[in-house]
Formats: sequence, C-alpha cells, structure tokens
Amino acid sequence: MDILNKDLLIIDDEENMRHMLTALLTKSGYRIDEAADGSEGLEKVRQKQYDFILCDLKMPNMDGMAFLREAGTYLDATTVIVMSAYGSIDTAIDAMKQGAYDYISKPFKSDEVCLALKKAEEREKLKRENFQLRERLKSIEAHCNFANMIGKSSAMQAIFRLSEKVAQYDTTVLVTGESGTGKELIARGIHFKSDRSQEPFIAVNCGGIPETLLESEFFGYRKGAFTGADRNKKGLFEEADGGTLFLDEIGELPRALQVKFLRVLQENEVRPIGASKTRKVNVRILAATSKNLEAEVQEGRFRQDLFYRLNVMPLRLPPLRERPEDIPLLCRHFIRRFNENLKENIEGISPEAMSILIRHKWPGNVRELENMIERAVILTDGAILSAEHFSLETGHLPEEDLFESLFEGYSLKAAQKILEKNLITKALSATGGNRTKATQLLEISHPSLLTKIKAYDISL
Ligand SMILES: Nc1ncnc2c1ncn2[C@@H]1O[C@H](COP(=O)(O)OP(=O)(O)OP(=O)(O)O)[C@@H](O)[C@H]1O
Repeated sequence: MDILNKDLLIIDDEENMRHMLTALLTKSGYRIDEAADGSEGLEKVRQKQYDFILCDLKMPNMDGMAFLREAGTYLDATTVIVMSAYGSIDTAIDAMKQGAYDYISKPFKSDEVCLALKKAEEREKLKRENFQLRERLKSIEAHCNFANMIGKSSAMQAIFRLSEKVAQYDTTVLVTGESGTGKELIARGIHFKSDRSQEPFIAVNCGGIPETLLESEFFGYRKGAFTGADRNKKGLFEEADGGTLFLDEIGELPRALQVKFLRVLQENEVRPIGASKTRKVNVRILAATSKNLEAEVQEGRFRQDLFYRLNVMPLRLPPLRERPEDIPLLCRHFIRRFNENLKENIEGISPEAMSILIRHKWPGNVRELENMIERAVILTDGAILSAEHFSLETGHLPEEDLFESLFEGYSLKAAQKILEKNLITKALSATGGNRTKATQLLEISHPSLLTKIKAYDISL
C-alpha cells in the first residue's frame, strides 16, 4: 500500500507520546506534524489539509471532542482516529458520532496504531473509488439523453419528439429496427427522461440467456426450489422494481415464457420459482426487436395477446441507409468522441470519403459507422480521414447528397472556405505536391495558392 506523501497530524498533550508516534510513523512513510492541544490542532487544520489525524481526547485547553466540533468542515477530507484512555469507551463512541472514523485505547502497542491507519487507508481508497464510479455514472447518464442520440433527419426528429412525450408516462414501448439502429440508446433515453431516472435501468437480451435459465433469471427463485438453489435469488423483474426493464430481442422469448410475461404485464406481480405467494412489482417495460413481430404472430411463434400488450406505443427506428442526411452529423459526433477517448486530433473527413460513406448501405447501421470511424481514426496519421481509411467500395454520389454532407447552414463564406480547402488539398494530392501543376488545375496564381495553403493550414 502506498502511504508515501500522506500528511498526518498528531494532537496530544503528552510530549513523549508525540515523539514516540512521530518516530514510529515517519518510519512508515507519513509526513508528520504535531500539535500539543486542540486549539493548536485547529490552527494547523485551518492552514493545511491532512489525510489523517491521530487525536487524543483528554487534553487541557481544548480537548479532543471540542477540537472535532470546532474543526467541522475542515475535516471533510480527513480521516480522524481518536486516542482514548483505557475505560473511556463512551467518550470514544461520542467522538465517532462527531465524525471520527476509529479509536484506539491507550496504552496501545505500535502495531495497533499501524493497523488502525492501514484500515483508514483502505477506507480512503474505497471512498476514492466510490467517488470515481459515481462520476463515471454521471457521465454515462449525461450520455443517455436524446441530446446524445444524434439525428437531424425528419424521421429521427419525429422519434425524438415522440420519445420525449412518452417518457413522461409508464406506457410500454415497443422499439423496432434493424440491429445497430439505436434501439437500446433510445430506450435508455426514455428511461433517463422519465420520473424513474434515479431508479435502475436493466437491459437484458432475451436471446442471450439459455432457455433453461430464462425463467429463473426473470422471476428469481426461493431457496430449495430446485437442486442447487441454496439461497433466495431475485429475478430481473424484481431487480428492476421502481425502474425500467429493457427487454431486447423480445421476439426470441420462448412461447412457454411469453404467457408468464403477459401475466406480469397485466397483474404487475411475479412469482419466484418455489414461492407460494406472488410479489407486486412496479416495473416499466420497454421492449425491442429486430424481427417483424407481426409476422412472428402470423406464424404462431409469438403470442398475439403479448404482442398487443407490448405494442402500446410502437417506435420504429429507420435503418441508416434511409436517412443518409444523418451520416455527416453522426461522423462528427463519433470523431469528437474518439478524439477524446483515443487522444487524437482529427478535424474531419475528406469530401471523397464522405461521399463513399453516404453511398454505403450500412447493413450494421449506426454501430457499423461508429466502428468504422474508430478504425479510421486509429489508422490515420493526418488530421483528415480520407477514403483509404475506410475499407468501402467507392462510387459516385448524387450531387445534392454531397452538398448536404459538406455544408451546413447558409453561409456562402463558410462554404467557400470548405470548398477551397478541399479542392486545393485534392489538387496537391493529384499532382504529388507539385504546386505549379496544382495552380494550373485550380486555375489560380502561384502567390494566391501559397496564401491559401497558409490560411487553410494545408500540409502535404
Ligand atoms: N442516433 C444515434 N446517435 C448516436 N449514436 C448512436 C445512434 N444510434 C446508435 N448509436 C450507437 O450505435 C451503437 C448501437 O446502438 P444500440 O446498441 O442502441 O443499437 P440496437 O438497435 O439496440 O442494436 P442491437 O439490435 O444489435 O442490440 C451504440 O454504440 C450507440 O451508442
């Protein structure tokens, strides 16, 4: 355990005790300060933040309890261990109520101090990890709103509006769409915009659980329900109680279980395997499927009554090829994300590469685009992702699509800059960096080319 660079304050009126502790703990790697009573200790904590404080309780002037009271918020990031005289355990407990973390009784062996500090150090580490996890969770939650689900196409805009509305109710939503279109992302968005946002969001892939385990996974079991059931186990419906259960690939649910799901949806209660009674649950169900559930109903593989119960509010996410106007926006979004994650500085995508991305059919939808951008960001050495970084077929692009992909808004000036920069880069690349030949292709003067190369920071 790394205890170097930890600041520790010893507050004790007995000089011998201070010296003994200082000698012992300096050897263990702590940086020590000393104070002879509570008020001296108070002065020290006002000037410096300590990781640990060893504080005697019985002292003249200001005693340990008074010190704890006075120091108050100065000790928010400090772990205090009090030292109490043998037999004064009640005072030690009072001190812990006042914010001390632990106590040791005097007289103590040096091992006891070291052990108490080691325990405190472990607690510090857990506190730090807990803080980091909370921060990570916050950033994940911030990620999970419609603002982070990108789409300017009218189809996506309509979905965002509908999701915003439906989030406010407990309505069951059935999200349909091909794999990778964002079904889980929209479900998370609906949950985090709902009143249940502080409660659990549990996502489960119904096709990913072996059929024999499905019932116990969803409904849980009671101890002794079957061989190996050596304790009570909550099922997913109970785990999600108060929150949202996202049932991905609901079409994969075997018929035998479909009827049990219908009962949960209708009665809001579950019966764990081996339980004699049912339990009420308050779960919002969001379901998704990449199958055509209506066809599954026709074929007799999916119960019609469950389909109707799930399909209260259908949400169809269109495949990416039906909304190419979202591609440039998604590219920028992913480039920003991967720049951050991979510590890169990619500025954009060449027009030629963008035309290829817009023409591609994207069978894996947004997930495929996301993966492709990540790979290109890793592969490129420059600031612009170009066609060679995407292993896709090249082809021609309808003019309006290319136009849409390059320019947003109405500024002629901005569009001119993008166009000039791209054409100059293309001409220089076609002429192997020969500026004289590039000026001929571009039909501009040599000085003009040089000025623009500098202005647009073009490197070849
Ligand atoms: N509109 C969008 N904006 C930003 N990212 C998106 C969008 N749609 C999908 N993604 C991203 O694409 C990936 C796939 O999305 P998601 O897992 O939600 O798809 P899915 O439809 O649930 O896929 P599957 O059916 O395979 O489970 C995720 O990384 C998600 O963040």
